[in-house]
Amino acid sequence: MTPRIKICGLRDVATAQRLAALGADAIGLVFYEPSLRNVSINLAHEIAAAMPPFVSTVGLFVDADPSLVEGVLRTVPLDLLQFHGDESPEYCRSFGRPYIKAVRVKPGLDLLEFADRYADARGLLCDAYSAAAPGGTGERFDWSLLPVGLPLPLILSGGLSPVNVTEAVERVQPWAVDVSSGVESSKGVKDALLVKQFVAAVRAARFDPASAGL
Ligand SMILES: O=C(O)c1ccccc1NCC(=O)[C@H](O)[C@H](O)COP(=O)(O)O
Repeated sequence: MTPRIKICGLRDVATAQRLAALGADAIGLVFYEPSLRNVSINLAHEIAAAMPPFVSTVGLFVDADPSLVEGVLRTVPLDLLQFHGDESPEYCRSFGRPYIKAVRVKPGLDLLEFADRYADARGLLCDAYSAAAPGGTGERFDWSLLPVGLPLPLILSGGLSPVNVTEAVERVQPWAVDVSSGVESSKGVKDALLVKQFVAAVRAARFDPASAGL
């Protein structure tokens, strides 16, 4: 067994299907207008409906008005919500759906306390902090800031690529990895070869499920 792989920021059906065939366990759809990877509800529905069984569709939101999340949920068959902004635990659980909480890691942040606040989340997605954008920046963070004993499954994110993901998995032993920029040929355009290399690099890593708290 190796860490689960989520690829974020899909924008068309054919690419999403290709990535699923290449080994993605989950795809992420961005519902955040300022992002180049933003998708409409109709397009998201087409992509989610085209996913084969056992490949999850994750909907990503950043401090969204609840009406946006509710509108998406009415139309798009999402398996999981991903909250990537400063959403409170109460907000995250208010939709009655399984969710993961993203946190932008920087020195001084108490991740154990953060994880305790979101105890009902299905996982904690640790991403790089950037003043420029809330995510999808291609920047990595200092993995030594991750504490031992996180009470939630850890999804490692931020600046991962085919080049560094083996080292990342071996050092951090996360439940899952999440990538966007590192498998793109240009901003917002996923590259099948890079995805293939990324999946192979994750699978080549020494991974002990017991270390991932499983
Ligand atoms: O992808 C975006 O454009 C985005 C915009 C705003 C918030 C989050 C966003 N993406 C979140 C993701 O899940 C990315 O995969 C994650 O931040 C890692 O991105 P990258 O460093 O580019 O691999």
